[in-house]
Amino acid sequence: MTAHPAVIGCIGGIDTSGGAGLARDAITVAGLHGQCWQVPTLVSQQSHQYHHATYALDCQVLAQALSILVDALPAAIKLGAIANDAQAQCILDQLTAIPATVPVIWDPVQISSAHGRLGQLSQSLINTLLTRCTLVTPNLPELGLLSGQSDSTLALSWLRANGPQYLLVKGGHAQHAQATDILYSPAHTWHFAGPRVPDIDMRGSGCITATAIACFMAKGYNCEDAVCLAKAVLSESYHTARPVAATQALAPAPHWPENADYFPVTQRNTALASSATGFGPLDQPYFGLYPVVDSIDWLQRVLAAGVSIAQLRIKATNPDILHQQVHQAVALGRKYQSQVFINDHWQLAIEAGAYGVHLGQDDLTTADLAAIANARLRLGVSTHGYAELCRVLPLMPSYIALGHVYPTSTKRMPSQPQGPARLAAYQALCGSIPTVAIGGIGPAQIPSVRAAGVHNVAVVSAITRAANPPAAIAQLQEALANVQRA
Ligand SMILES: Cc1ncc(COP(=O)(O)OP(=O)(O)O)c(N)n1
Ligand SMILES: Cc1nc(C(=O)O)sc1CCOP(=O)(O)O
Ligand SMILES: [Mg+2]
Repeated sequence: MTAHPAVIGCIGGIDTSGGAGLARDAITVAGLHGQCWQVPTLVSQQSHQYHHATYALDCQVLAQALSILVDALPAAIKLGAIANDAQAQCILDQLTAIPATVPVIWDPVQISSAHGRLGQLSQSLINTLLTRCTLVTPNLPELGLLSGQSDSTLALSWLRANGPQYLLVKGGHAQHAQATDILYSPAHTWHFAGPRVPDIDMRGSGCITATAIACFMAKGYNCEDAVCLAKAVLSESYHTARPVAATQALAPAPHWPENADYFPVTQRNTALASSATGFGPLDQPYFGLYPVVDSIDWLQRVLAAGVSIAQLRIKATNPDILHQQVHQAVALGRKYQSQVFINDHWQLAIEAGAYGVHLGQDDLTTADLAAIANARLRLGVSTHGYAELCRVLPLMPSYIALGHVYPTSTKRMPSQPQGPARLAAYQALCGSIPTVAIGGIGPAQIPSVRAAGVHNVAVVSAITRAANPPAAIAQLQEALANVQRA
């Protein structure tokens, strides 16, 4: 029996042409394996090119229809066009009946893509509605309408100060070669860039984006990963849309995004320095067991057990001792002819002539990637989801770590465990770049990691907290050999 699809609640306008609004929302939800209910706020009489009239639903009828909120509690809500203040207040009142944890994604459309006005909200109702939203997704003109500021810099700072936790400013209206959407989150500013498809005026692109984000958040993706996936959906929609009128095009129903060509290139806060020379390839791209250890003593023990790759991961220590340990690690790697990576300390790794360095997402911002590439060191990087993965794929690192797959007690993780299904999806996006799974992996998890298409596993506690570490290494090697044979 298959799991129940996630329920998305869609509240917005009916576009009589079917290009946008609730019809587009329903097509999007169905394509992304969800199920939706729909509550209309208005009927917008329009063709693909022309908007004729808007008829707002009576608030009493709207309130009645919104009782579906408790009858079929949604996993996420997508809000679209709202005709007037009374409707906005009615929606707000009804939303109090459901847990505050249900994400609300508002596409604040007030002008349709067939060029007609759908609604008019006062600043005070906009402000109140924003307090119940998790994410609001204005394009550049809507940024001004939402904030009441015509200057886009002022509009942006107003929305960041007064808006919801997440703000996605869509760049579709800007005339650049890349269509870049910018997500302002509490921790970071993410850029999602995809090639602009020239000469296509696709109907319902805002509906597709916000509804797809709602679908992905309903399935438990965090906001940046949901936006990344939605951008891939939108990009594929643009590439497969068919003309329906003079300049207008309609996208087919989307499907779950898997094609790497449609995923955006992401940037977190600042652009990463791209390296002219690239990073050295691994000598053994199928390296199997990858112990990650925190001392020279442990490194010696795992290398003596015959692993072809290992990592020295030392967090806090005196700089002189660290210097000595990194040099010792490099010497041990040479002695055992093993690929020894140094975690974090990239300057020391370059100085000591290490085989490679492993960097996390935060380290990537501060490390001199060109210096690492020029020194011909290999580079391994950590990722924890789509947005981070799309940030590092253009670097073509020597390997990409996909974590954390299962719950781990070795490190306090800010993200949720990914699980083997997501692991398979990330693996597919990595193409020819070697990958390694990390987080909560022992012999019992190796078959599902391999079934996800990942050949290599990085482990900490399965070795360092084992009662008999040499036996644990042998057991892990045996489990890997069994799945490679199968
Ligand atoms: C193989 C591998 N994968 C992931 C990590 C984690 O690296 P990072 O995100 O930099 O976190 P710290 O290890 O520095 O805490 C890793 N070390 N190795
Ligand atoms: C150091 C580390 N990095 C992770 C990531 O996901 O980036 S998970 C992790 C800890 C892995 O330890 P164990 O094998 O004991 O679960
Ligand atoms: Mg690190």
